[in-house]
Amino acid sequence: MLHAQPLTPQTLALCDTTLRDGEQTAGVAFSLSEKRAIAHALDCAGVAEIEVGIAAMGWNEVAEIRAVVAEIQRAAPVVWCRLRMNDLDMAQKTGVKRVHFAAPTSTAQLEGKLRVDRDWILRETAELVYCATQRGLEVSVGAEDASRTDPDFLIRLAEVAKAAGAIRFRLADTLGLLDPLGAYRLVSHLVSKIELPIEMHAHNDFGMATANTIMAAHAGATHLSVTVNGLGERAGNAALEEVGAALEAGGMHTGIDLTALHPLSDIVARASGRALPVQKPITGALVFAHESGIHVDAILKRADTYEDPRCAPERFGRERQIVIGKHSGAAGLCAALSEAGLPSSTEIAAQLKPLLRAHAIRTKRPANADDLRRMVARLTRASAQE
Ligand SMILES: CC(=O)SCCNC(=O)CCNC(=O)[C@H](O)C(C)(C)COP(=O)(O)OP(=O)(O)OC[C@H]1O[C@@H](n2cnc3c(N)ncnc32)[C@H](O)[C@@H]1OP(=O)(O)O
Ligand SMILES: O=C(O)CCC(=O)C(=O)O
Repeated sequence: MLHAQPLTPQTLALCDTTLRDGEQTAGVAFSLSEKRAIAHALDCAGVAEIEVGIAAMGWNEVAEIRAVVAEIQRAAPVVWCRLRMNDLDMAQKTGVKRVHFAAPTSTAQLEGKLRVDRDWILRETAELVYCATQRGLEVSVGAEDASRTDPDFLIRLAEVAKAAGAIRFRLADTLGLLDPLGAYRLVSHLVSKIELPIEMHAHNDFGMATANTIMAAHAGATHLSVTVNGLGERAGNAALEEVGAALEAGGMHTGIDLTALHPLSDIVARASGRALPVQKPITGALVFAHESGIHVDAILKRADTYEDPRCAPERFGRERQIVIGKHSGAAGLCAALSEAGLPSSTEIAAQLKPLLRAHAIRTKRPANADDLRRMVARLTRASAQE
């Protein structure tokens, strides 16, 4: 029977790939100024690494990577490559000292995409990693589609990569097929067999990228691949803000400034043209909003009744909102009436409730101070006519 152990406090490196896998989101393309702003904000937020792009896309991309890297003071920039000498040559033109080679490993990828066998992958990986290290670069290797690959081949590839000089081995759940138990089992097994540090790169096709990434950390992965707002191919990748916040809540160190996540998320939402769902954990507009009467009553008495300090708004530089709507009770209503400068009592609150519920159903939005003013005026007129 498998039990995930609580993580012992240690530092986990968050490796952001918003500018690479994030920009691979169908329909997303960043301008140079947007890339620079994202890189700067990621660096300030404290990520360990920033995958800055794919140099093999051409000379313009090489020039842009150079300009983006100039924004980065603390994080290590990384250029992504296929198993191709030309990709390495182009990566070198960026001046970046860290390159990552993605090695497809599953039968579907080998036969269907590259039309090569496993020996080809091992040979190319060895040659390219060795060549890159001889050129003074630091190299990581990724197993693309690792979750559909025979684990023994992953171990063999990691051995070859290590022997050729690689510093890390990335496991990509390229199609987002793992579940948390599967992620834990796979990473635990590989951690016990592979001598390189392991990085988890999870996709979100079944909505489990964050959970899988956390379970990979529990199983011994030291590096976690993430994107801001969970951008990325198809359903996206593990979200930086979710992974960072969850690890920190669990007592892990990520080096992330939690108060930087909301502004960072906003920059990426604008640049990607992908508005953030209001309920997106940590950064969504309404994730620190409370409406239900029982919750609001309790929170006004003591905040930790429904806001644990590990996930309280101030931890992320954000503010709590009390929303007045269909489920409001007397305590929340009285507070809102006082704040709006209106007469406030439990009797008034009781009279307001039916009006408020009708308003919420009709307008599909919370009531603001003007709405409350109108409702109180209506009650006053009605009682004057009695
Ligand atoms: C899982 C992932 O996220 S992988 C990263 C995916 N990211 C991207 O594709 C974004 C950027 N890509 C591009 O701009 C282009 O695809 C380029 C510049 C890389 C290549 O463009 P093109 O030369 O026009 O090739 P095209 O995109 O049609 O096909 C990809 C080629 O790369 C090959 N390839 C794919 N992955 C790998 C790999 N890891 N190692 C070696 N070759 C690879 C394919 O087999 C194909 O080669 P072929 O043309 O000889 O059949
Ligand atoms: O970088 C890698 O190693 C894998 C590429 C990737 O983004 C993926 O497989 O999802």
